[in-house]
Amino acid sequence: MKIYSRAQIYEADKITAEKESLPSINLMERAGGYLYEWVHERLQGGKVPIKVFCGIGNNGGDGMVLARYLVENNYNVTTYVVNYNTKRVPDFLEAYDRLKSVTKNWPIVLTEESVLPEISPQDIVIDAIFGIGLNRAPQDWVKKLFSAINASNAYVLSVDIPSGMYMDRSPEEGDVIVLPRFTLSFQAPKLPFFLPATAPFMQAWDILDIGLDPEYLAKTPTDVELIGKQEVIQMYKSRHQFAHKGMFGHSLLIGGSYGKMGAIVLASKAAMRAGSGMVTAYVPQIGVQILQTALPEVMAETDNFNGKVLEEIDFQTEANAIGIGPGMGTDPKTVKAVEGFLKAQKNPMVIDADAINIIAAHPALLEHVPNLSIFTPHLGELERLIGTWKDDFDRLEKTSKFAKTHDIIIVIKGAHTITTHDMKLYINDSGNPGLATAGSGDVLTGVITGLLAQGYHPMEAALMGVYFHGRAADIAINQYGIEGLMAGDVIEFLGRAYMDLFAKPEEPKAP
Ligand SMILES: NC(=O)C1=CN([C@@H]2O[C@H](COP(=O)(O)OP(=O)(O)OC[C@H]3O[C@@H](n4cnc5c(N)ncnc54)[C@H](O)[C@@H]3O)[C@@H](O)[C@H]2O)[C@@H](O)CC1
Ligand SMILES: [K+]
Repeated sequence: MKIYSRAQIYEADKITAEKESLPSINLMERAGGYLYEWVHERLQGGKVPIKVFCGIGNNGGDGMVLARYLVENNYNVTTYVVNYNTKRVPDFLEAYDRLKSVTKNWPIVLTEESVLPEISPQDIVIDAIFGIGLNRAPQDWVKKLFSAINASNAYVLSVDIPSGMYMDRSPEEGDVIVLPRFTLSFQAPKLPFFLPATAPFMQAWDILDIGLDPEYLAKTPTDVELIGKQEVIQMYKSRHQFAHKGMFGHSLLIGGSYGKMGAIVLASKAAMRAGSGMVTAYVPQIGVQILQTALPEVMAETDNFNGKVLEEIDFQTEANAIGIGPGMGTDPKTVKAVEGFLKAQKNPMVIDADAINIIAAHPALLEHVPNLSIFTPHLGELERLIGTWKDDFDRLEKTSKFAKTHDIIIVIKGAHTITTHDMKLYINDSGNPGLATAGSGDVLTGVITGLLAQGYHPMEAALMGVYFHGRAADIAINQYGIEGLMAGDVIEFLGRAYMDLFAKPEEPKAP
């Protein structure tokens, strides 16, 4: 699903009004009408006090239209104009007049001088104060209103985006954002819904299709995309009935060290379950027995030394795809081995964990990393690789530039894992907090390597791998719970994640 920028949403707005030869207020009427339907479906005429807070831009206009419908349908409504600016926009004013024409209870205008209204836990609050147009810090009294809404314990419904949330930067010291119980966003989700500093405000949300011009939406390329089941189905290649293991590639997982063999065991097993025809693990000698005992399906190769870490990376396996890093450590001997290894590689591979740390500490090695290789850092590893950042948006910009410069793919692991290549961002839609557990990154490396070995393009392998990993965890928590989930469980549910692509009815989604 495409995620449009603010400029693209405004453009879509404009083009829709032009094409339909309708004044733009009609689009606002439509948006407000859909908001009303959503509320009415749930309240069914119930007399709960509803407090509609409207700004003086188009978001406020949407709120005014909703308020008018509520009034017309005899709901118990009080409407407020949060008069944070003298420049009330024309469509807001029109919606304001239309509301005033249907009731004697005109909206209460709030200004800096006003005493803020009492909000009780029994109220329903509609937050239509700021939409995507917020471009500077609101005045203190407006922030106080946000805080009062948040402190009230009322049920808060935000229109389009929680007020106070910016489209292009994370909250800073002193910022206040409305914390809604639910957000109804128009037409498509917005980027901040998925970023660590702002996602916690999006406890529950849905999209309202307000009928923006489908042609514009379809033909406009976006810098950001949400990757879910529909996108993964497009990439998936089914196997014909008489397939044999030689057709599905040989994965080679390189890593492991004394005390950290589990990481490479997990990665190897995950590659197998992701569908790799064969898997070999290249590990230090002390790891061979562990590996072969844990995974009879996986072959082992080892270096010619007898140490606790890899001292050489020299293998016979003719691998279709390589994943390197899990449990490998950063011993100077291993660093040397990785250096030699990288210089000999031509094909895209998966680079994880200590392999990332080694490259971060020796940036000259980047030059030897094959194009389209997939880096899978968590935030700590990413920072070592690209340096520090100011906020979530800055991190995305710096990471995509870094990936572009080196022609690599970077998978930024997190609550919403974001993959970047060629200045585009792909946000993963599966997964749950159960994945914040030891070894889950090793599993991801195995899955992506396994997909790469099966002949998927590196971008497909990265996006599908991240999706299946999250989806397997979503299905697994129905059995283990979020706290109980272990990385190994995710591997056991990978098969179900594949089956779920075409399953009807769908496996239940994570809460
Ligand atoms: N295509 C769509 O998605 C549609 C969007 N509509 C609504 O329009 C909204 C965007 O409307 P606007 O662009 O008018 O923006 P907002 O309604 O978010 O209003 C903010 C207005 O105040 C100004 N402003 C920004 N920060 C301020 C601050 N800190 N203090 C004082 N003034 C500030 C801005 O210049 C802007 O005019 C969307 O969020 C949505 O609710 C709907 O009307 C229907 C169609
Ligand atoms: K809002």
